[in-house]
Amino acid sequence: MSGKERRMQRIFIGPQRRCLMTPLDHAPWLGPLQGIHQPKEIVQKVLAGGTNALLVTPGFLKQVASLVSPEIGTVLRVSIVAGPSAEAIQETPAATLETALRMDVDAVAVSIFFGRGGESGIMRWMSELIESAYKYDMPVLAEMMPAADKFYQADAIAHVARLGMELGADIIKTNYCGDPVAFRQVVDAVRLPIIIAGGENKKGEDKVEGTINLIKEIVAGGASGVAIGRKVWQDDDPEALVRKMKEALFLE
Ligand SMILES: O=C[C@H](O)COP(=O)(O)O
Repeated sequence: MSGKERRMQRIFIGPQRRCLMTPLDHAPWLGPLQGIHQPKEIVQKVLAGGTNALLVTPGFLKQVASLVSPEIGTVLRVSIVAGPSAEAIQETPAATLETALRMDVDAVAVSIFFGRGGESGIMRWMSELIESAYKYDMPVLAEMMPAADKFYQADAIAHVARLGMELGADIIKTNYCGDPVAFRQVVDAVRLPIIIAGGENKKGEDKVEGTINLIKEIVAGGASGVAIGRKVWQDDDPEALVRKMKEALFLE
C-alpha cells in the first residue's frame, strides 16, 4: 500500500470510506471566536464525539498535537486568509510541504475562492504544491469555492470541483447544491472523494435536524463526507452534535 493510500485511509474510514472532518481553521479569517478560542478544549470535544479528521493550521496543530492520536486524519491548511488584511482576497501560503511532513499530517489543504480576483496566483501555488506533494505521496485537498453569486449552483460547483481534479488534487472540498440528484453531476464529473463544506451558523435554524438532513442528502448525492465547522464549534454541546453527525454519516 502506498503512503498516499495509508494517509487516505486515515481520512476516509469504514467500509463506506467516509469522512467526518471538523474544520477548526477559522481563526486567521474570523478571529479567535468563542468555540475555537481554546484549541485544546474544542479538539477534546470533537474527538470525544467521534470526528475522524481535523482541518487545522500549523500553529493550531502545534497547540493540540499531544491530543491527536495517530489514527486521526489530520489535514493541514498550508495557506490562510488573513481576515484583518484588506489585501486578503485569496489565501496566502503559510507552510511548506516540509512542515506538513514533519508534522506527520495526512493531507495538505489549499482553498481557491472564485470571483474574488487573484485566482491565478493561488492556482499557481496550488499547482506547485500538488507537484511537490506527488513526490512524497502526500494527498492534496483542494477547497474549490464557486463565485458568491453561484455559491450553491450545481453547474458552478461541478466546474470548480472539476478544475481541482484537473489540477491534480486528491480530495475536493466544496459546497452542496441542496439537491442530491443535481449533486450527482458534480460527483460524476469529478470522480474524487468530495467533502462538503458547512457554512455559517445561522441563528434560529434547527441546527441538529438541518445538519443531520444535510448529511443524509450528501450521502445520497454521492459525496464522501462533510467538513462542518461553525455549526459544531459554536454549538452548546459540540461533542453530542458530532456524535449524531457520525451516526448519520455511517448509517448505511
Ligand atoms: O475550512 C473552513 C471550513 O470549511 C469552514 O467551515 P464552516 O463553514 O462549516 O464553518
